[in-house]
Amino acid sequence: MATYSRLPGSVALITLQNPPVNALSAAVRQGIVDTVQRALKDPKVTSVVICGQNGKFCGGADIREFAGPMLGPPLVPMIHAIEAVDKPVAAAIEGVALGGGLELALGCHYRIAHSKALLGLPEVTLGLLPGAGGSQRLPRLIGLTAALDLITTGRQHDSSFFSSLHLLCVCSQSISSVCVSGQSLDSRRLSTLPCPCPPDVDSLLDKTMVKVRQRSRGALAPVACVQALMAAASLPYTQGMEKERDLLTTLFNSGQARALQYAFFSQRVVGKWSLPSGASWDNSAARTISKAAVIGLGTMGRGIVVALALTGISVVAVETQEKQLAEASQVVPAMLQREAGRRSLATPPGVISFSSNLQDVCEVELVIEAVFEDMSLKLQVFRHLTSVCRPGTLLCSNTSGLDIDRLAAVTQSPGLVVGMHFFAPAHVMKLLEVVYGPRSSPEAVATAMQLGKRMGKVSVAVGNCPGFVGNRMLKPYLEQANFLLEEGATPQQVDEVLEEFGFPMGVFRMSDLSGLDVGWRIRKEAGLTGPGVESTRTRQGRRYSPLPDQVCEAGRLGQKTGRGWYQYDGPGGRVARSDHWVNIFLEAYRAEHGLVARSIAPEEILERCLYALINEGFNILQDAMAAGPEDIDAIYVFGYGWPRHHGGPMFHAGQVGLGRILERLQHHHHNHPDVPHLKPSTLLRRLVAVGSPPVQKWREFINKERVHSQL
Ligand SMILES: CCCCCCC[C@H](O)CC(=O)SCCNC(=O)CCNC(=O)[C@H](O)C(C)(C)COP(=O)([O-])OP(=O)([O-])OC[C@H]1O[C@@H](n2cnc3c(N)ncnc32)[C@H](O)[C@@H]1OP(=O)([O-])[O-]
Ligand SMILES: NC(=O)c1ccc[n+]([C@@H]2O[C@H](COP(=O)([O-])OP(=O)(O)OC[C@H]3O[C@@H](n4cnc5c(N)ncnc54)[C@H](O)[C@@H]3O)[C@@H](O)[C@H]2O)c1
Repeated sequence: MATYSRLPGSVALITLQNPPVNALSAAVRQGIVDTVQRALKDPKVTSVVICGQNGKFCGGADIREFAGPMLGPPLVPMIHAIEAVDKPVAAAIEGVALGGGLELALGCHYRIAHSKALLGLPEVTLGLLPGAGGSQRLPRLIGLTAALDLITTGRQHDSSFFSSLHLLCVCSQSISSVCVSGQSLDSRRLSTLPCPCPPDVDSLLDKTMVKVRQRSRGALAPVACVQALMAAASLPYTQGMEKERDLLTTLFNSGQARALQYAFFSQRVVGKWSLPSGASWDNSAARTISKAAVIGLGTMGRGIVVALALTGISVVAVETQEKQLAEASQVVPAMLQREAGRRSLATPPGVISFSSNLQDVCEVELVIEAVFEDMSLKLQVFRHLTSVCRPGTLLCSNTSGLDIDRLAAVTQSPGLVVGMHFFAPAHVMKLLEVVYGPRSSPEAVATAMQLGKRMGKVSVAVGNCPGFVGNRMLKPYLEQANFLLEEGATPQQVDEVLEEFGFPMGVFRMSDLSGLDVGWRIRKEAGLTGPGVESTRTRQGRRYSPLPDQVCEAGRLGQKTGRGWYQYDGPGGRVARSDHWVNIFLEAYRAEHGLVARSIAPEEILERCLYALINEGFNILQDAMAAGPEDIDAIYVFGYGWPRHHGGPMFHAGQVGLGRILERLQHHHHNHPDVPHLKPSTLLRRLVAVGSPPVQKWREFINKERVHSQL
């Protein structure tokens, strides 16, 4: 709703009220229409101010309403009517003015904002465009070039940025009253202004279109945003609005908008974690960490030190190898400086001290171990830590998939051991898996979740199983990719299909980037390869592809050695080029194993890679290693480059249709009976049997099935 009051004198104050962000629900829109009418009718009122309750102007259209029928007064005519009134209307902006909120402000004749307010048009991130006149009014006010950047990226900025674009005036005190009466309104109605364009407008629009298509492969909304701005640049306002409406309608009805809106809410759902034990934010107190230590300053350790220091935490950084320590003490401060600059951080980051002595961690409150992925080494480190740290210190491991409970077992307080699984580069990537073992205390989980949040991560609580959630699902995906090579595909063919789907990198380019030795080491640890293991295509009772091991044995470890599944300009090179060596190698491999290469359709490549991964997601839900499909989807979107406009693997399964996924898995399993990952999970079968409920209902269904021991 919106409330109406008269300030002393002649100003009417309209206050939007819809906690927590004053989203423009049907009731708020109705409230605005009614209160504006009241202000117009009152002869004593000469000007109107619109503001939001609780220091927040408005978070935009109410996204929750998008799923149902549109009720209440529509937004576009409402804003148009405000712009048309003959008493000056000002938007007084505190907190946020986002999406429809900023569009409402653009319909006002004046905008005044608190210096700390945050503004932007993030609709593109929800699969939409600013469809309440934003795509037509904003460029008329700030020019086409700046509007293109803001609208196609959805980037948010503070008021000083927008004041430099003459979008608003900034004030540093709390906004309580604004008086703007007595001035002519003619030039204040943005819809009447021409759109300022640079001389090379066509080339600007073409270049932006190419850029957005490259940046967000397959995503519809960024393209529609450019098209709407083309209309703003070339058509009168009314026709531009028609174009905006048509484009919005197309987007609104697209699966991509539903996927992106689901992704918005799933990010918030996973933040409200709860464990099968019943532990959650509500009953678990998190400790505030101010001093931490990181053990092992390789790829991951360095990034973790930077992530902690950026949060203002003092860090003791420990590394046993002299050369690594010397290098890290040069590289880490530079990384920290760069990242602080990129984030425009004014406050000084936490202090870092480097050491080769594990004894130096004795005063910290939390330790993150990031040594090699080797269980015996990690056990040794945890034994040492538990003897030198103060009682009550939280001991965390950045392991990619080893058993957290085994690590906990060698410490004095197993309840204080959790996994904190960061993703490379740890100071940049948004995902953090917080792994709880059977003995991890709610306090330890809450502290790790809270710390992740402070570091700006999307933290997801996951159970303790090999590979946890993300890497456990990655295994069948990688496995299928390798089998496809055996059967006749090339790395490029597989990668192209996955990139066409929307992944920023196909599976082989991604493996080259991460380093092929990472998986090689894990397979050796699991006894799947290495000296003494027979070179067959069946290992531990199932189909196995030794291809990636043989690539490593040839000294090709990916980008770091300049050669992997592709070739690069040299060690550390970034541009992947196809490599004749790989084709010869694959031919020789097939000949050795009596395999006849066949032509494989893109659909088969996509289905086998994605559906094997999705199937493992169902197994994970069934095993209660993830609380719900939203958790899995957030992990894949934030940690593994799953295209956000496909929502996440579990959401995608729902969009494809669970019946179809089941049928295709059955088909592929029939063709490859020696691949257990293709055998449809019981949960998938159960969901199909009850009529394939929407993804939002799975959590409830799983809990019920568990109670009745059906899973
Ligand atoms: C035919 C139709 C025509 C339409 C015309 C198009 C109009 C327009 O162009 C489209 C839009 O405006 S699109 C919209 C464009 N706007 C955006 O994209 C802004 C989206 N919002 C944000 O970016 C962040 O929430 C804020 C920065 C506002 C606050 O961040 P923070 O302080 O970290 O808080 P937090 O944890 O993030 O949220 C707290 C709670 O509020 C909830 N909620 C939030 N916004 C909501 C909304 N608009 N709605 C509903 N709910 C919304 C959120 O789910 C959570 O609920 P929970 O039940 O407690 O979990
Ligand atoms: N690289 C990735 O993409 C990635 C992603 C997520 C998690 N991880 C996990 O993070 C951990 C570290 O991986 P990485 O890629 O940074 O490895 P890395 O090989 O780059 O670095 C490991 C570092 O640990 C040091 N080290 C070894 N024993 C030590 C000890 N006893 N005390 C102190 N330092 C010691 C080594 O000298 C080395 O500098 C592993 O468990 C790995 O599985 C890696």
